[in-house]
Amino acid sequence: MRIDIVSLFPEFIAQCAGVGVVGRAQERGLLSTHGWNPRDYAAGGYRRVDDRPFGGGPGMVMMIEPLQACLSAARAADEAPAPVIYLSPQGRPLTQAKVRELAALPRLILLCGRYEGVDERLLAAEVDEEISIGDYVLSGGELAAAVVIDAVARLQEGALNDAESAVQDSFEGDGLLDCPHYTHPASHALGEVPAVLRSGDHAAIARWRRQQALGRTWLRRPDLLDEAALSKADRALLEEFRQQWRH
Ligand SMILES: NC(=O)c1ccc(N[C@@H]2CC[C@@H](O)C2)nc1
Repeated sequence: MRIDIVSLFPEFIAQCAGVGVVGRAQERGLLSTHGWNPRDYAAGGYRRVDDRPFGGGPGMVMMIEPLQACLSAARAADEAPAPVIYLSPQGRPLTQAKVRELAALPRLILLCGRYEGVDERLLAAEVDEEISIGDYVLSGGELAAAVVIDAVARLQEGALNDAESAVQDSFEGDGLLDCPHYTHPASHALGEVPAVLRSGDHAAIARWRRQQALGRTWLRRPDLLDEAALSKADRALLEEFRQQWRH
C-alpha cells in the first residue's frame, strides 16, 4: 500500500511512520509513505501557501494554487488511483470499519491542513472524502493523518506477527471493547492475576476473555453493544456478568 501525505510538515509524518509497527511494515515493503510539501509548489520568492480570509476573521487560510500543484505532483508519482482524503473535524468519524475499507486500497493521498483550514474551492475540486478522528480541533491535520496511517498499516498482511495479532484488538472482528490483559508477576501488591488465566484451560480462558469484553462494552460503551447482534452464548455470558456485577 502506498500513502502520499500532503503537509507543510512532512518530516512529522516521516517520524511517526518510521517507528514501531508502521516502520517495520515499511521495512517489509508492505507499506510506503511519501511526504509532499505544498511550499515546494508555491510560486514567488515568499513561497506563499496561505493568505487572509475573505470576510475577515482571525487566522489564515491555505491557498488553492500550491495545494493543487502539490496534489498533482503527488498523484503523478504513481499510476495507482488514490482517493484524496482531507483530515478535519468536519469529516465523517473514523471507525475500524472505515479503517478496514481504507487498508484494502492500493493507495491513499492524505491532505493535511494548517491554520484555519483550506480554501473551500480546493476541497470541492480535489477531495474525495473528509475524515475526522474525533470531535476536537487540532492545530493541523498531521496527527489525524498519522492515526489513519497507523490504523491501516497494522492491517496490512504481514505487518503484525502472530503474537501481536490484530484480531484480539477492540473493534476488530466484533466491535467489542478489548478484555483486560495481565503479565508477570502473577502476584503483586497491586493484586493477583485472575486464576483462570493461569489455569491452562484454554476454553475457560477464551470464555472469560469474551465475557470481559462483553461486560466492559456494556459498562463503558453501551452504544457499541448491539445486543440483538449477540449470539445466544454471548447474551448468556453478558447476563452472567451483569448478575455478578449487581451483587
Ligand atoms: N478531529 C480531526 O480529525 C481534526 C483534523 C484536523 C484538524 N485541524 C486541521 C487544521 C486546519 C484544518 O485543515 C483542520 N483538527 C481536527
